[in-house]
Amino acid sequence: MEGIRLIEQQLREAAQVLENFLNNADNLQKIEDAARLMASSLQQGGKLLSCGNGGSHCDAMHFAEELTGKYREERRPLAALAISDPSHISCTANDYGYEHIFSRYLQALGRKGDVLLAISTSGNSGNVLRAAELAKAQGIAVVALTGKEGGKLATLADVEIRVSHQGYADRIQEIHIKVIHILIQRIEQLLGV
Ligand SMILES: O=C(CO)[C@@H](O)[C@H](O)[C@H](O)[C@H](O)COP(=O)(O)O
Ligand SMILES: [Zn+2]
Repeated sequence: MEGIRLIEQQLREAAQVLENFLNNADNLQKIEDAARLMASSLQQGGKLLSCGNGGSHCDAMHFAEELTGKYREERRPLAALAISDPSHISCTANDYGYEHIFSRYLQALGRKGDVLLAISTSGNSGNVLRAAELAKAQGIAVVALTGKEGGKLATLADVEIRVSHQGYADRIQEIHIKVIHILIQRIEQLLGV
């Protein structure tokens, strides 16, 4: 019974966080703005780069693989890359510091007109912040998926999509992945692919 109680309570909390996010109409418009920014970059020969730590690293990879690989229906592959090469990460962390792992990769491969999807539930992870700063300096637009109060990342983003949940990161990430799937669907629609 203890187990069932925990399971039900977790699912109810997740449903409530989704409901709160959905009830803020600004959030829907921000997802639309982000999708348009991304589709327009792809249309003009740009690419989508993504980064995050821990679960958000997985989300960054999930986003990119569904664009280069497949989401729901057959279509051409779309240009997206998660910053996740372990040899790059171990070298850069070892030689320059963990804060530089994403920004250095962006320096190497980011081009004006690309879009960075920066994911951080606290909005305060140093390596994600550096990536956002470098992106801006290079003419790369920043779409941020954040949580809580948005952190410093909120101030660096062109479009910030925030899950204003004060609890644990997992609840925030559960909405992030929904946003990611909707972004992909809307990008496909905008591109007509
Ligand atoms: O997935 C989870 C928690 O759900 C963790 O791995 C979590 O992503 C890590 O603690 C991250 O380092 C948190 O970073 P951030 O979201 O604050 O940028
Ligand atoms: Zn998926």
